[in-house]
Amino acid sequence: MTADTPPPTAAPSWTDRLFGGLRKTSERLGENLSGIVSKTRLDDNQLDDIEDALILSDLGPRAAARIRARLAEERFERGADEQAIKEAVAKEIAAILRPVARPLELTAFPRPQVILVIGVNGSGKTTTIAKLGHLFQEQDYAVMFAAGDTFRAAAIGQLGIWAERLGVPIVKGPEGGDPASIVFDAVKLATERGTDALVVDTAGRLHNRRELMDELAKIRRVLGRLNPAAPHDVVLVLDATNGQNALQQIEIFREVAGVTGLVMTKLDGTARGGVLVAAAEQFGLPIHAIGVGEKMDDLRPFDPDLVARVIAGVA
Ligand SMILES: Nc1nc2c(ncn2[C@@H]2O[C@H](COP(=O)(O)OP(=O)(O)OP(=O)(O)O)[C@@H](O)[C@H]2O)c(=O)[nH]1
Repeated sequence: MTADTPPPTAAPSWTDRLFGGLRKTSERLGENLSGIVSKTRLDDNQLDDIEDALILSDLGPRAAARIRARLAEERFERGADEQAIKEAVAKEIAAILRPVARPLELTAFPRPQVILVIGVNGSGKTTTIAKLGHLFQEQDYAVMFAAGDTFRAAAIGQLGIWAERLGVPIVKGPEGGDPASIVFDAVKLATERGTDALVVDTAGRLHNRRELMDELAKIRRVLGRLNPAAPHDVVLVLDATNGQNALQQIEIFREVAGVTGLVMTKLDGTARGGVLVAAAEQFGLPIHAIGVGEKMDDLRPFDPDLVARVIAGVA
């Protein structure tokens, strides 16, 4: 390289992108915690202020109370500046997130591992399926998609576009077709081909719980005939911009679909990322990954310590 050749611009690392994506969330809690400085040990009013700041930042009353209680034990005998308080909050958030951080690993034998992906329309389900496919491909796994959301032609089309882009085979049927029969065909084909992961899209008709429940129950019955262990995963995709509504969705889908893990998307477009902590505290369901953008690489396994620091606003 000659002296006047400009240095190659390094692509921002995932950590940078995560900080960038979660900037709004990070600023929200940072702002809410700002000004809480103590020259002596934290008093009850200051602890109340911290608890309020956490609730205002969507961490939910349970997590907020838990963090308050831990800080009350610590008390910072010699006083605390804003940074020390944020560090302590980050530590407590990490303690809540660590037990639920679990990447989606392909461990099922015989193959394929069948992953049902559920969630309301617009939550980022289709994009997440594509991103998961990409993550698996990066690990040299063979992936297949099944277009089980036959309710809307657009959903089938969109998944088809992603499948083509990624070079992932897709099993699909006509709009209005029977999702269970598509899933049946897909499992058969994936078994014959030795595919590692079969990722199944489903319809997100939350407003009609009965239909959704019947449809998922039928998919489960059909799957069970081919492989009693399937589906191995039932992954609920949630849109973080929905804030506390996302928690209600977990409640409902857990009841109708037996959710085994979560993916939280759109954390880049919202200050409401604290809802991740509320979800972890309230439900204890595994969080597999988070989405911080629309690109293929914008879904990464969930790193609890890093995310805790970003949410608490400590870089
Ligand atoms: N900013 C951002 N946008 C996202 C993310 N994940 C998905 N999206 C966008 O959200 C929109 C909805 O995503 P889809 O994947 O189509 O959502 P869906 O749940 O399948 O919705 P339907 O196709 O309507 O069923 C799209 O414009 C995506 O590009 C994310 O992590 N960040």
